[in-house]
Amino acid sequence: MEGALSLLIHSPFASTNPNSSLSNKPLLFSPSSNHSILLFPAKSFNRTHRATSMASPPKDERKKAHRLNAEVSPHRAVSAVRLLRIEEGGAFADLLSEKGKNAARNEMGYVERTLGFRTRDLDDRDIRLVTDVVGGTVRWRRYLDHLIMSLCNEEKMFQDMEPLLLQILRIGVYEIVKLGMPAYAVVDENVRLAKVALRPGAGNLVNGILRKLVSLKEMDSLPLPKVEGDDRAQARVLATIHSHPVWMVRRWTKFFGQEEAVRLMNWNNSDPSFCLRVNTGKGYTRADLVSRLKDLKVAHEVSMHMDEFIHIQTGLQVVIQAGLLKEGLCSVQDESAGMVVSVLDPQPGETIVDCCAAPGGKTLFMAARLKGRGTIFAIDINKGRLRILKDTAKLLDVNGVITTVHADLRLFAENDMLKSDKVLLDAPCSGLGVLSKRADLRWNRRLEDLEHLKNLQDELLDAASMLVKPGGILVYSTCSIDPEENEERIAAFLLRHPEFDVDSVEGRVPLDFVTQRGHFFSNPVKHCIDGSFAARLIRSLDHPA
Ligand SMILES: C[S@@+](CC[C@H](N)C(=O)[O-])C[C@H]1O[C@@H](n2cnc3c(N)ncnc32)[C@H](O)[C@@H]1O
Repeated sequence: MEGALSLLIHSPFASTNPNSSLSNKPLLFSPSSNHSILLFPAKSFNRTHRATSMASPPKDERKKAHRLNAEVSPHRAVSAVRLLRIEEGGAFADLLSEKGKNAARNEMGYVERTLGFRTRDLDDRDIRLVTDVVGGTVRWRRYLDHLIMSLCNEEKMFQDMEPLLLQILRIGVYEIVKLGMPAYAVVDENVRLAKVALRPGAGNLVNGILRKLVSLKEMDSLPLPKVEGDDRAQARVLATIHSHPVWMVRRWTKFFGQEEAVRLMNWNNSDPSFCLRVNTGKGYTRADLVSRLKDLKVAHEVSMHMDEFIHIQTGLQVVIQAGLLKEGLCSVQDESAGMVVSVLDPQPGETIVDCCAAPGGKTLFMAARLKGRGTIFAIDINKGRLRILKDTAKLLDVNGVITTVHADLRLFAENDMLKSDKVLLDAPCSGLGVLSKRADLRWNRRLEDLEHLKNLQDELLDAASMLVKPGGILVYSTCSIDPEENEERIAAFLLRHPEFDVDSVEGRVPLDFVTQRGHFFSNPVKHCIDGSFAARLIRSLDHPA
């Protein structure tokens, strides 16, 4: 059932490497990444090779039982090791909670082997802290590194810093500057961790840097660069202050203007909120979910836009631990993903092809809307992710209307005679609309990815269009806010395919989400949900498929 659980908490996100099975790893607060992580934008920042040696202890080390150190703060020790793992390319995953006790034991064993001592077990508060500290430290990394580098006596000292020491410093700086935790306690705790995990000299260095930081913070004079100079220089400064890659800042400034780009970065840096979708396919109603949330004392708000959805700002962990996902009562799904399904508007009895279906967030919602009548062919190139879809469909009792197909859509469309009423292409994309939930994604993405993705999106659109019957509907969607992955792909498609026209989404989603061209677009800054896009196209009746 682990796979099912991971799907339920998944906010669908693009995969550029569809064959990777890493993407199946279940996550608690963010979808998994199947990309290697490029942590530092600049070459001189790359210390992955040293992180690897730190985080992968030699084989004989693994057998040793290590002494307990009850003095070291467990959430910091676990956070530091988890950050090392992320830096060396591990999935941005909260392994502690979602797989139960075994995963927690495994992770604590890993921490022990990496640090050379044991900490006491984590309690619930520690687990929450690990999640906050790791997510925040990853998100704010560029900004934290700027502060640390400014406080080092010389740049080389920063560049040569060993990976574990750097993680401990990042944690300390994040806790002081962003979490506002009691400064001197943070200094003491991180100094102790550095001394025990590394050596006394490392503790002294942490002490020196963090104390300097505390006094600068108290004087309200943290070393921050000024936004000045030409566009490029301003983008670099904004990228540091708001902790994003420079290329994203430049791109968003070009498309949306500097003010909007800053608002977007603020949104990406804010704590993510989540939506639950009640599983009507199993006969549950939103009232059932509301009543369970009340029992669990989880603050919630019903969606104004979609009958099946409920917002929760905090408390996702409580929902998971109470078993609401495992029972099949609800899934974690953003309202923006729900609205894409509304754009397609599945009706009982229809034949639908979901071209890039796994891990199934939208397939399962569409299946619930079919009310037991009709068929969804759920195609995906990734077998592992497709298996998750299958398992979850069973859990949610909607498997009767779903047929999974493991295939490359491009080959499938060429060889198959299937012509259906409606086709959804939820394309692999940059995921730039979901950066608030995906703390690590901003560092994984490169500008060059966009070119590759755009080509793939065009090819998949061409293939998907072959499966639409005359008079049928094709919906193209992404979880990106980038115009080149969205409107531009549709405009290019319409030039290649005069047999398709735009069918406005007006009336299918609230007016506030309808663009001038009749597409659906959710803007994270404006709508406070994930950014996503969908275009609804209709195939003319007189063009045979
Ligand atoms: C954005 S994700 C889909 C998310 C899914 N619709 C959901 O709501 O959960 C994109 C999917 O496209 C799949 N994919 C990528 N290239 C593909 C291809 N050539 N044929 C079929 N699937 C492909 C990936 O494996 C990935 O699961």
